[in-house]
Amino acid sequence: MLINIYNDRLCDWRISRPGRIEVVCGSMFSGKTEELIRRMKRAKFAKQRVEIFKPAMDVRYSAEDVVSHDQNSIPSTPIDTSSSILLLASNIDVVGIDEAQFLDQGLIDVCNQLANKGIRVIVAGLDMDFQGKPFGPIPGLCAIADEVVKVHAICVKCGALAYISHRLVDNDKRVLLGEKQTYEPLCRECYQRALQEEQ
Ligand SMILES: Nc1ncnc2c1ncn2[C@@H]1O[C@H](COP(=O)(O)OP(=O)(O)O)[C@@H](O)[C@H]1O
Ligand SMILES: Cc1cn([C@H]2C[C@H](O)[C@@H](COP(=O)(O)O)O2)c(=O)[nH]c1=O
Ligand SMILES: [Zn+2]
Repeated sequence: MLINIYNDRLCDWRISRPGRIEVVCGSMFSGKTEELIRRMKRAKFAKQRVEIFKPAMDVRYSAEDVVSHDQNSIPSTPIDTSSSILLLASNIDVVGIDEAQFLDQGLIDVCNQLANKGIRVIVAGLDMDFQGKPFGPIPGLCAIADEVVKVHAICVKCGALAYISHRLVDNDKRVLLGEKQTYEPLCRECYQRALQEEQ
């Protein structure tokens, strides 16, 4: 009897496909991409139809795949604008978006539209740029999300939880693709000290 009630509810859940927005944000090396890949792979195990998008400009490890710093990967569709997601996500249960900080502000409305249609949307991206300023559509997405998870890297100077990606090269452009040669995750104290030393 109990099992039947449980199965009925499970079926209801599958049929109604409750839409929601989940945001995974934090600094570089905090595990955002790994968490996105983990959630998308679990959705695939549950036989859900998944599609992962990433900004086409992010060609760091691969032009096509979403790849973590530990080389975990999952196939993705590169896009130039957020509106492409609406066109490409028909008949999909779960939409994943990586490096969302590089997409336009329209992404907020796109995610809302998808969730309102019953789609589960999982967005991963940097909460702040190298100067500590909120990055692209991520803050707006946090505001409308059903769930926000802030993940943390380890500060490479002191071993505390990092909160920001410190840029190691002299370049003021907001967008600068890079890895460990270009950025290091730091805690608040070590970041302040690093800025003072740079002056
Ligand atoms: N300082 C660090 N703190 C935590 N993880 C690190 C650090 N440096 C390298 N890593 C590696 O980065 C991985 C996370 O990679 P990834 O999911 O691509 O992060 P993100 O997408 O947030 O940049 C960790 O599992 C770890 O192996
Ligand atoms: C802080 C910061 C980062 N970037 C770039 C550097 C990387 O190419 C990506 C972040 O990748 P990750 O998966 O989160 O490690 O963003 C940038 O362009 N500007 C910045 O301020
Ligand atoms: Zn520190």
